[in-house]
Parts: sequence; structure tokens; C-alpha cells
Amino acid sequence: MSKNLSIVNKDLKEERDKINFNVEEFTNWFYGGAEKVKEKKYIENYFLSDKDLNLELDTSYLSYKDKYEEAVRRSIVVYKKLYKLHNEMGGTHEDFVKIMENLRFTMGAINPEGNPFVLHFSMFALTIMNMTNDEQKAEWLPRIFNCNILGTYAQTELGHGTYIQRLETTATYDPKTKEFTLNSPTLTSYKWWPGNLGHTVDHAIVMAQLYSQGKCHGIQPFIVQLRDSETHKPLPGIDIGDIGNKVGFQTVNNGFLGFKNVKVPYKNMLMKNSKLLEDGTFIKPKNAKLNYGTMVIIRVHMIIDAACRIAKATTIALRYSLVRRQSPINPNEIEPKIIEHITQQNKIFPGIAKAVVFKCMADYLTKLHLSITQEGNTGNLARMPELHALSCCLKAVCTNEDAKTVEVCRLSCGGHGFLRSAGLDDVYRNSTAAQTYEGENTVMLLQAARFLIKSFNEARNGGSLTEGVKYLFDFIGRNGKREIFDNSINGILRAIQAAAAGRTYIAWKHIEDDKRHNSIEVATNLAGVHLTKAAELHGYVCLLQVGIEEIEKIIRNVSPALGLVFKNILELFAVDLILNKIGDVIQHVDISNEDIEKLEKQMETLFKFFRTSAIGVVDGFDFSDPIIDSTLGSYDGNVYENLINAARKSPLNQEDVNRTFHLYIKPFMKSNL
Ligand SMILES: CCCCCCC/C=C/C(=O)SCCNC(=O)CCNC(=O)[C@H](O)C(C)(C)COP(=O)(O)OP(=O)(O)OC[C@H]1O[C@@H](n2cnc3c(N)ncnc32)[C@H](O)[C@@H]1OP(=O)(O)O
Ligand SMILES: Cc1cc2nc3c(=O)[nH]c(=O)nc-3n(C[C@H](O)[C@H](O)[C@H](O)COP(=O)(O)OP(=O)(O)OC[C@H]3O[C@@H](n4cnc5c(N)ncnc54)[C@H](O)[C@@H]3O)c2cc1C
Repeated sequence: MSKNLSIVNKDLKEERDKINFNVEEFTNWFYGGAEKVKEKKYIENYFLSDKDLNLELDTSYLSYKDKYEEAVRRSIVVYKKLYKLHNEMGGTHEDFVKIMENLRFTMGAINPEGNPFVLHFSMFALTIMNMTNDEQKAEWLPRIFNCNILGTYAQTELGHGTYIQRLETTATYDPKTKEFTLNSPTLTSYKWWPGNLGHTVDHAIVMAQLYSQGKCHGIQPFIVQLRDSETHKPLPGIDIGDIGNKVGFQTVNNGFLGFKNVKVPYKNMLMKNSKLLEDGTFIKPKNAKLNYGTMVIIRVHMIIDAACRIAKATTIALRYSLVRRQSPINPNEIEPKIIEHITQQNKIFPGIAKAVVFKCMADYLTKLHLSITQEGNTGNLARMPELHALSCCLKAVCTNEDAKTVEVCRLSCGGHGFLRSAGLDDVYRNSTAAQTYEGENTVMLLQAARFLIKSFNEARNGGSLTEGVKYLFDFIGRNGKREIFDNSINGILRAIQAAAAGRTYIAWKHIEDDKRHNSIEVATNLAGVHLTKAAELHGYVCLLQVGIEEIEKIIRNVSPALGLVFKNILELFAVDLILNKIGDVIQHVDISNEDIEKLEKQMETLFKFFRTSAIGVVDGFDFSDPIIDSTLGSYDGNVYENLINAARKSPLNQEDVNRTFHLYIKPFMKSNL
């Protein structure tokens, strides 16, 4: 996609003239190679240039219903084109995945408040791909890929989202009719939240308690038709609708769903993991948590989403900060670009570093997921708990950081950041939604902490540990002595590891002490605050460790100039992290006041170096103007023109005098109060 052709603001141009590395080389890294960048640009342009999308229409001014209808209309324009492009490319599965991956960002620009089909192409398709036997794949996958049916993932209920073992929807098997009967026995058993459920889809994966031969066999996935394929009317026994206005995700069409004696054929229970014989005999899966697999995949994908939201928000904040001038630093000098205020650098530069390190983590986790899934396909499930713990931990840490960073970026844009046209509000809403969906973040941290405590016990007993938690051995080996701080990247990593291990120890000790008076469960609950802190610190350990390993590799493969930028970014991430976690570090590391002052000074030096590269890095994220969709963050930096043009488009500005003047204001003013 070509950059905006208008004249670039001179302050921004001056910044770009000073960039001391090859921006394109950075972009190639961010998207995984020059070929991928080409593909991304092609796909972006292919979709966004379509006039039928009518992207001129600012949907934020529409009513709730109109927003949904426009989002459906636009999505269909996109999906029709997607299939056309897919056929042109050769029609392979890989081609489809390639388009979908690139379409993720483009879709955000087309439907800024969410995609009413997102669940069909993600959780619904993934569940059918990963949890079905061969006959089921043959029956359902072609219909899903051809969009002959549209589906969602219906797990959460009014009464339970977190503790899924207690979901109340029932699926009772009758071997005589070879059917399940689905029921929602209580109000709290109604499905509540599934995306695209309200009025868009006609099928769903429904998680329900399986009853057979008079016994409950826990939650199992069923594919259920909800609406008639011609009329789209709810089928008999189905009570379905939209859950109403939300903080964000307005066009995702999250829905509710109740069942009253809904019949589902035997073949519709997804049978890759658990099995039910036709006579009703239940065969347990190798691991009961295999049915949670789709959630694990999505948590892994959420890390790159978090990285991209931060990349987008920091692009807007930085470009704006390079053209906005305010408040002279020396009273006699002209007002500087606001980025010259060091507090502004402190708001934005660490965010840019996070986007890069999260991207490294996303790549690492995607590879790990693939290798553990391949092991799983051969029947080896040994590393499933490790992947579960890591994906929960990073999903929580990265989306928490994401929401925090996006909000700081909004604040860094002052008053203008509060305008919708600044483009930060949808990013923020999506970030904060991600803190809750796919596992509420506190709950995710507690899951990771379970793994940490187990590993800690293992380490104390001289057992073996997985690579990512081996640092617990160092803590135990120090036998109560504190880690001595040294001011290098690896020194910072060891300090964060010591803090994570130390907090794990505190949590462990808390549980051990409480266990004398309480059950292990109660003791674990009472240690909850320590547990979440330990898991959070562990997440930072993983990020820094993977960041160091990946960036060292990158530096070996890029030009020296770009290598220096990556080194700078890694140090920024590390120093920002340790300064933010200094309280935890002080508790477990021998670090002096002088060391801390040195770190603070180092941060200032890092800012100075990054000052010239920062614009190159955000340009290198390569968000085109339609994708960035921001008056403050467009490539040309013509902020004030963009702001006034956007304001003029307000529906209120389409007439000189609004009718409320004659209806209410004038009579009120003339009424002699
Ligand atoms: C642009 C993007 C748009 C996206 C659209 C948004 C779509 C959103 C969709 C959704 O939100 S779908 C619904 C998601 N729901 C959740 O994430 C629910 C969160 N809850 C859970 O995941 C589970 O309930 C739980 C918290 C993991 C607990 O599960 P359970 O009660 O069954 O387990 P426990 O008895 O507590 O035992 C924990 C035990 O189990 C192991 N474990 C749990 N999950 C897994 C797994 N996936 N793989 C392997 N092992 C797992 C865990 O390690 C514990 O082991 P032990 O410590 O007991 O050894
Ligand atoms: C935008 C959005 C989209 C969604 N899309 C879907 C979808 O497509 N399909 C679907 O099935 N679901 C979906 N969900 C539901 C989502 O997965 C759940 O809301 C989420 O898992 C949290 O569960 P909950 O709502 O039950 O929260 P609760 O568990 O009720 O959380 C409330 C509070 O209790 C705390 N808490 C709960 N349990 C514990 C515990 N064990 N220890 C400590 N604290 C605890 C939490 O930390 C939180 O502070 C979506 C939700 C949102 C917001």
C-alpha cells in the first residue's frame, strides 16, 4: 500500500531524514521476510481499495443496529473477495491461511469495532479441525471452508465462564434414538458471550456436560445447528439473541443461547479426544484437558495481537509527539516537539520496545506450540501442562501490558488523544477485552502459578525442571543468599529471575505454613496475591529470556546499523522492566542505591540513542494510513488538517443550526426563568 501522497509535515520529515538504519530491513524482520511484506501489502491493497467497502463512512457515528448491519455487509464484501483471491492463488489450504493472517489487520480497519464472523474463521474452524475424527472432518470442514454453514464457539454461560467444569448445559445421550438431548436447566446455564452468536451464525460448538448411562462424563464439545439454513429462524427449542451494548466489540454480535429439549445426532459429538460408543459407553481421553485445546491455540495467537496493538498505539503516539510542539524547555527558546520532554520519551519508547519483544515471544511460542502439538499427535502429551502454563502466563502478562501501554499512549497525546479520530479508543477497547476473554487474567496467572509451585517443589526435591523454570534451581542453590546484581542484560535477567523465584518461594512458604491449619486449597487461595505476583514475574522472565535469545540471533543476521537498534531496544525493555519491578528485585537481590541510580541514568542514555531511531522503528511496523486510521498518527503527520477535516465530518456539522435550538433551547432562553 502506498504511503499517503500529501506533503509530509516538515518536523516529521526532518526526523525521517535522520534515521540511521534501513527501515525496510526492520519491516522485513517484523513480518518474517521481504516476500511476506510484499504479500501483506498486496493483500492489504487488494481489500482496502475496494470501493464497495465504503470506508469513507465513519461507522462510529452509527446506531448499534446500523453498526452491526454495516459490519456484516462489509465482511461479506471482504469474504467474497477472499474466496476470489484464494482461487486465483491456487486454492491451497496454505494460501487460505496466508490470506487470513494478513487479513487480520485489514479487517480491523474495515470493521474497527469487531468482526461479526471472527469466531467462524477462528475458534469454530479450529475446534472442528483439532477435535474431530476423520469422518467428522470430512463432513464438516468443506461446509465450514465454503461458508455453507457459519459457526461460533459457545462455552461460557451466564453463571460460569472461568470454572468450566461447572457449566450447566446438559447433553443426555439416548442409545435407542442415537441422539443427544440438549437442555439449559437453569437461567445461569444459558450460554452468554459467544461472539457472532446473536444473529450471525447458524451453528455452534456447544460445550455441555455429557450424561450417558446415568452418569455425568464432564464437558464435551458438540456441533449444534441453531438456525434454519433457509429462513435463519431459530430452530425449535432454541432461545437465542444478542447480549446488548458493551464496552467495546460492538459489532462482534456476542450472544445468548438457551436449549429446551434440542435433539442432536450421535455423530455430532466431537470424538477425537473423548469417545462415546453407540451403546452409550464413555471412553475417557488420554488427558481430560485435551478438550481445552482451542483455548490454548487462541491464547498463543493473542501474544502477536498484543504486540500489534502496542505497535499501532506507539506509532500514533510517536508520530504525534514529533509534530506537536508545546511548552519551551528553555524559556527563551521555541516550543519543542513534545518528544523532547523526557517524560514523553518515558511514556512511548518502552512501549515500542515491548512491541518488539512481544513479537519475539509470539514467534517463539508459535514454534513451541507447533512442536508440542506434533508430539501430542504421536500420543506424547508430557509437555501439555508446560504449554498451558506458559500460554496462560503470557496471555495475561502481554494483554495487561498491552492495555496499560495503549492507555499511556492515549495520555501521551493529551486532549487530542481523547478524540475517537485519534484512533486509540478502539485499540484500547480491544486490549482491555483481551484481558478478559480466553481466560480472565488473574485466573490465567493462577494457572501459571500452579505450574511454578509444582516446579518449585520438584526443584527442592532435586527433580528435573523444564528449561523455562530452571532458574528456580539457582534460587534454591543460593540457600537464602541474595543474588548479587550486575548491570548487564544477563545481570538484569538474573535479577528478575531471582525476584520471580523469591516470590514463588514466598507463595510456596505461605501455602506450606497455612496448610498446617487449612486444606491445601484454602492455603493456596490465601497465597493468591503472592501466586499472581510470582506468575507475573515469571512471565517477565520468559519475555526477557526469549527477547535476549531471539534478539541475539537477529543481530547476527541483520546489518550492523539495525543490529545496534535491536540492541538498544532490548536494553530499553530490560532496564524499563527492572526499574518497574524494583520493589520485587530489592527483596531478593543484592542491589545498591548506586546500582539503581546507574540504571536510571542508563535509561536516559538509552532514550538519547533511541531518539533518532524511534521513528524508523514505528515506520518499520508498516501500518498504512487506512490501517492506522488516526488523525494523529498518519504517515504525513498533518495532524491539525486531519483533526479539522475529521471534525467537519461530524453529523452535527452537516447543518448550521440543529433542530434542538428551535425545539428546546430557544423556548428555554425566552422563558424568563
Ligand atoms: C481478534 C480476536 C477476536 C477473538 C474473539 C474472542 C473470542 C473469545 C473466546 C472465549 O473467551 S472462549 C471461552 C474462554 N474461556 C476460558 O478461557 C475459560 C478459562 N478457564 C479455564 O481455562 C479452566 O477452567 C481453568 C482455569 C484452566 C481450570 O480448568 P479446570 O477447572 O478444568 O482445571 P483444574 O481442576 O483447576 O485443574 C487445573 C489443572 O489442569 C491443567 N490444565 C488446565 N488446562 C489445561 C490445558 N489446556 N492443557 C493442559 N493442562 C491443563 C492445569 O495445568 C492444572 O494441572 P495441575 O496443576 O492440577 O497438575
Ligand atoms: C469481549 C468478550 C468476548 C468473549 N467471547 C467469548 C466467546 O466467543 N465464547 C465464549 O464461550 N466465551 C466468550 N467470552 C467469555 C469469556 O471467556 C469469559 O468472560 C472469561 O473467561 C471470564 O470468565 P467469567 O466471565 O466467568 O469471569 P469470572 O470468573 O466471573 O470473573 C469475575 C472475577 O472473579 C475472579 N475469579 C474467578 N475465579 C477465580 C479464581 N479461581 N481465583 C481467583 N479469582 C477468580 C476473576 O479474577 C474476576 O476478577 C467472551 C468475553 C468477552 C469479555
